[in-house]
Amino acid sequence: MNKKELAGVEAANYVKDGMKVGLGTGSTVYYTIVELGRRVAAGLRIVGIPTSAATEALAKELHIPLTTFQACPRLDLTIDGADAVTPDFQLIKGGGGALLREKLVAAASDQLLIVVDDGKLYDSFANLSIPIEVVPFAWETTAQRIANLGGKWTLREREGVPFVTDNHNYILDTVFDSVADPGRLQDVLKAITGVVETGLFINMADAVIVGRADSVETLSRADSP
Ligand SMILES: O=C(CO)[C@H](O)[C@H](O)COP(=O)(O)O
Repeated sequence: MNKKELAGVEAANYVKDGMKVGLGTGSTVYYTIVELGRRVAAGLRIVGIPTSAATEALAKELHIPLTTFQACPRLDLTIDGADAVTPDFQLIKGGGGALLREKLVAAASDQLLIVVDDGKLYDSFANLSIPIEVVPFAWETTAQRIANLGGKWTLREREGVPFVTDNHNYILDTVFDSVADPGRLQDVLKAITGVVETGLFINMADAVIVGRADSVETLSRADSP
């Protein structure tokens, strides 16, 4: 198994019969969802809420029963990937563009379990790309306000046109030379009119499963100093 697969498959062990599960987005949690599909076929009873149209399609293909927030306002556990993880369990997410739904689903969950390979572990978010989801209308003025804070942004594109999220917004991939306090940066960015959400997931992750070359390690926030 590759590193992503090791982490992704291990995460499926945390899903117990009867659970309501948030299903993340990306190439690592893909392996979790495939493993859950296998277990559902073998009799595991769960319901899921997907964090993106892509994950919804995958879950349907695997016959994982899905539910809605109307039927199920709280979830037991969400499993998702991340682009960067610091030692104090802060995250950057949104590399796949699903950050808004991912944050909504994570916020509605009792536990957030993150699956990554060991290349996603960083000491700080300085010089890393932080996705910021913005309203398309007047996005240039929103971008200017982000630049005024020192953010070097790039409008995410796909095939030469702006990438549009599942929620019909744009993404500004933004780098800051220094991120001394990610929580403060999140608050300042969210206060800008036109910013819908950021990929900074502050104090949300409860545990991180890290896939390494030949092993898998589970780091738990409860155990950290
Ligand atoms: O936040 C995400 C999508 O919006 C993904 O979870 C994140 O980009 C990690 O993806 P991958 O496991 O493919 O590296």
